[in-house]
Amino acid sequence: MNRFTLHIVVNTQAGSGNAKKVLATTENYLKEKDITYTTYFTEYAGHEKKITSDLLDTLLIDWNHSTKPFPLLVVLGGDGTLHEVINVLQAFPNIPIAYIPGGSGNDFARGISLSRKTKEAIDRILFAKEPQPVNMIRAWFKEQDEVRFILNNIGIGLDANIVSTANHSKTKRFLNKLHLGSLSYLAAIFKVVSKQKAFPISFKTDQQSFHFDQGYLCSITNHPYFGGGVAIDPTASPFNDEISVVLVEKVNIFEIIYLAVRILSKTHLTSKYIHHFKTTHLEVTSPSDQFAQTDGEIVGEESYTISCELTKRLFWI
Ligand SMILES: Nc1ncnc2c1ncn2[C@@H]1O[C@H](COP(=O)(O)OP(=O)(O)OP(=O)(O)O)[C@@H](O)[C@H]1O
Repeated sequence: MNRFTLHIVVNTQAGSGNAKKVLATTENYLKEKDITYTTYFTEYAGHEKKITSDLLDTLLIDWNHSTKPFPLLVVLGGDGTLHEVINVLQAFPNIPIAYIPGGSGNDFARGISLSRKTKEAIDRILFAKEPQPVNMIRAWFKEQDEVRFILNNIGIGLDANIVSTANHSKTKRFLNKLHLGSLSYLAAIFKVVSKQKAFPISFKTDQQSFHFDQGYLCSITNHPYFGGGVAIDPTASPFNDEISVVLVEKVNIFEIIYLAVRILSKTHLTSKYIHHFKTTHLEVTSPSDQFAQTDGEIVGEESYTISCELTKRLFWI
C-alpha cells in the first residue's frame, strides 16, 4: 500500500505559466512511480486559500505514523501560493506541507535547499520518512491588525518597492519565458533605485534598540534569499532559531552601485552602511508611508509597527 496520497494544490499561473510544465513533469513522474494523487487547480488569485480551507474541512490531518495512506498536502506553485496556503493553516502547524517549486523566484525552495528541478523535488517528497519542523516568522502588523506567517521575508522600502514594480512590469512575463525571471527584479532595481527616498525606521530586540533616519531597504528574513536568489543575508537559515534583520542606509548612487555589487558577491554585511543583526523577538516601527511586502506579496504603502517572533510548522521535505 502507498505510504501516502498526494493532494496537490496547483497554481498553473505561477512562474508566468511555467508551472504548467512543472505539473506535466510531476504527473508523468508520479504515474511512473505509481503514486496516488489528486490535483486541485486554482482558478483565480487567492483561490488556493479556499481550496486549502476546503481540504482542511474534509481530509487534512495532523502528522501521525499510523494513518496509511497519509493524506499529504502538496503545493505546486511559487512563494506567493505557498504563503497563502501556510496562512490558512496558521492554527495547524502539525499538518505537513510538501512543496514542488513552480514559481519564478522560488526563494523558499532556495532557502531550504530544495531542488528547483521537479523530479528531484518529488524524489525528496518520496524519500522523506517524516516531516521536519521549519521556522517561519509570525508577524503582527499592528496598524493593519493582521497576523501573517512569513516563509521568506518581510521587506520595507526599496525591497518592497522593487517587488511592487517587478510585479507590475510587462518585462517580467517576457523574462520568465526566457527563464530569466530574476532579471525582472534587476530591471525593477534600476527603475526605483533613485525614486526610493530615505525613511526613518526603529527596531527593538530583546536586548537592544536601534534607530536609523536614513533607512532605504529593510529586510526581515527567515533565510538568505529575496528577489529570486539574491542573498540579502547569506548567514540566515530557517533551521536556526533567529530572525535576521538587514538594514541598508540610503547612500549616493555610486555607493549604491558598489553595495549592489557587494550584495551580489555576498560580501556586503561588513559595509558601514549595512546594519545586520539577529534576534528571537523583534518590534519594527516604520512611521512614514512605505511599501512593504511579505513573501513577495505587497502589503501596501503605509506606516507599520510589526511585532515578529519565530514559529515552527511541519514541512514534508
Ligand atoms: N489561477 C490563477 N490566476 C491568477 N493568479 C493566480 C491563480 N492562482 C493563484 N494565483 C495568484 O498568483 C500569485 C503569484 O503566485 P506565485 O507567487 O505562486 O508565483 P510566482 O510569482 O511566479 O512565484 P514566486 O513568488 O516564487 O516568484 C499568488 O498571489 C496567487 O494568489
